[in-house]
Amino acid sequence: MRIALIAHDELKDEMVEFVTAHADALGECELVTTGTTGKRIADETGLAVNRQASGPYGGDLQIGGMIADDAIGGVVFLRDPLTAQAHEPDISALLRVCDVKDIPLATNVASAELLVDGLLDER
Ligand SMILES: O=C(CO)COP(=O)(O)O
Repeated sequence: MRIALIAHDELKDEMVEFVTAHADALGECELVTTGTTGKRIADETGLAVNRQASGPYGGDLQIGGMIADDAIGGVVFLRDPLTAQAHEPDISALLRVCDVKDIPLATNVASAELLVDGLLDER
């Protein structure tokens, strides 16, 4: 299973904590990330990641393209709801294509826990 992991700057610590807590399960998946999120995950958890561009430089769109190609099974996108992002249109496109393709999408840690549990149950 290929899982996308993305976090805005204010949520990157939470993402690293989340991945660390689920390292066994996520380690069996192929992890696709945006640039800076992936660097943090790789450096701090030791898990291998397939890093795309940084979000503001097209990484969200690259992952959105993979979703359109049916190449991603689930997305954890820890969005910062309190900070405006210059690349908001890219973020909206990524969220939209998840809905278009009916791909599980978690935008906070509580739902990310359910997503990982649910996807693991299916395996
Ligand atoms: O901006 C992002 C998602 O919209 C995340 O990008 P980075 O992981 O490169 O910080």
